[in-house]
Amino acid sequence: MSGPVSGAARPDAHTLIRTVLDPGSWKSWDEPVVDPAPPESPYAEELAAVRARTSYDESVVTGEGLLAGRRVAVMACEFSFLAGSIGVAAAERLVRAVERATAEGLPLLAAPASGGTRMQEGAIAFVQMIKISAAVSAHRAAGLPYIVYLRHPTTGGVFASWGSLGHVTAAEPGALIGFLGPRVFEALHGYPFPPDVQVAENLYEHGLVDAVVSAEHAREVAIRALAVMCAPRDAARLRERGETPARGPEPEERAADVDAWEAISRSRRDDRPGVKALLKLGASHVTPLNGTGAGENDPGLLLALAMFGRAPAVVLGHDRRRVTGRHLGPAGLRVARRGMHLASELGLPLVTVVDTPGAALSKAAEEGGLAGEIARCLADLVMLDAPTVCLLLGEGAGGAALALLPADRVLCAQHAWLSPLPPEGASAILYRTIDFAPEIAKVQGVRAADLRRTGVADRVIPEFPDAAYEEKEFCERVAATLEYEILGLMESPAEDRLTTRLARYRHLGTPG
Ligand SMILES: CC(C)(COP(=O)(O)OP(=O)(O)OC[C@H]1O[C@@H](n2cnc3c(N)ncnc32)[C@H](O)[C@@H]1OP(=O)(O)O)[C@@H](O)C(=O)NCCC(=O)NCCSC(=O)CC(=O)O
Repeated sequence: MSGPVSGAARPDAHTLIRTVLDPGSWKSWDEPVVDPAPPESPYAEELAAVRARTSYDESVVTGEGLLAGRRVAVMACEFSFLAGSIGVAAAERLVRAVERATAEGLPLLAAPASGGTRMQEGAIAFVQMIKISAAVSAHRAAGLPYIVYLRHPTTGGVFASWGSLGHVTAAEPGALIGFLGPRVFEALHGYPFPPDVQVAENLYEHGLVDAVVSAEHAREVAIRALAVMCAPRDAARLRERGETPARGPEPEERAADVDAWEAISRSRRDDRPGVKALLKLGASHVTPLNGTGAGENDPGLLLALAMFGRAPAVVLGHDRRRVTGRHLGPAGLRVARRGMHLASELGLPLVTVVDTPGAALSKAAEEGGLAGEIARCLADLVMLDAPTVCLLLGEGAGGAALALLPADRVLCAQHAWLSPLPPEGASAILYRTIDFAPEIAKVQGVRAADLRRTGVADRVIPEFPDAAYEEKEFCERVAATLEYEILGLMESPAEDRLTTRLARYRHLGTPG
């Protein structure tokens, strides 16, 4: 693991802004500072000295610029100014910028680097965290994207407020990022803080940040993420611009009628394309997100922002090939719920991808709240105000599969299936042996054709003859179908979608 970036290497706020924004596009929003320091106090002298030494009037700069031609608001700390610490004047500047970004409907980029609350101002500075968090929350509640780039070093009340509220969060390689500064910890406790904890790469390991990237790369991350987060949601507008889907879905009559056990066997092939292949071969502008953002991760659940043709989406899906044992734990479902929340807040369509042999069955999974997480996924997803499409892509065993199912539209690949537990398990329950799995699978109605007949699925996506033999064509076919379905859903108002969705699940198995 690399150590913290050196002080000498720290770009100042304006250098960072120049690196990230389009050349020459920066416009400051900053107004003259009203100092809270009593004139001629030691603090006023300190402020005067630091202003004379740096070209900054406060520890933060705010303004707007263009990012690949898109107007964005920016707020950044200047560490050379009292360690980028936040007092009343700095907080006021930040809050005004966030409020202006909200009023003008602009995405907001934040680049903190700070020692936290300004010690010279004490308690009144400390409580500024509240107003900054409130302003950022209002900006997010308006459905506007908030992207954070944590620079070296980010600590204290900055990390614990606007530094940790991003929809997408990246961090500078090697940056010291932590709550209590290590120097302070050592002085308080008499021994050093453990090494390699408060460092960007460790935060990534723990699902606290989405990426560890240089400033140049952070520009690319923000451009890609904003392309999805700011994509037009209005189907009528897309139509006006002539942006209707290039290609409709493949007629499902072309899907061969397959035996249940054959479908299950094919779905389990190691070379069957999964959600990763779908994103690589069928999507564009893919921004992988990492973990819950709250300290948990599960490699079995992939979360990303992506475009399917002209349709923007939050994509979350079982990534079974990345995990030994390939089973999903409660943390994975919490990652999924992060994706649902993101879609809801940004009004982005959500695509869920089901491809799991089942949930993890272990002490850790039980104690981590597996059943509760399945329940909360079901509840969150079925009530989500964003348009939702579920893709049954391969295996669909048990609650971990069901947790991602209840969408507005359910698409099912020809060899995908859905079952309360793997057919071997059903056989063990009924016959105390796994030997009758093929027969059980047949009678349980688990196949794509069965799910279509019973109304669980809306559309079968054919395979010619098996996705594993035509990975690219299959992924493009699936992506085109997703685009078609998402754009279709974007046509109807959220209330209508929810009413239709709830009626659909209310009547499954009991039509009429
Ligand atoms: C951020 C750092 C890791 C950076 O270390 P460096 O070695 O690079 O820099 P440094 O320590 O020499 O700091 C540079 C200068 O900024 C000053 N400085 C640092 N943090 C400050 C702060 N919060 N308020 C006012 N001044 C501050 C230092 O005294 C020093 O001044 P000079 O140059 O004059 O010597 C460290 O400064 C640090 O640990 N700061 C405190 C972090 C922290 O625990 N914050 C919590 C605050 S309470 C809070 O935020 C609320 C909450 O926790 O919820």
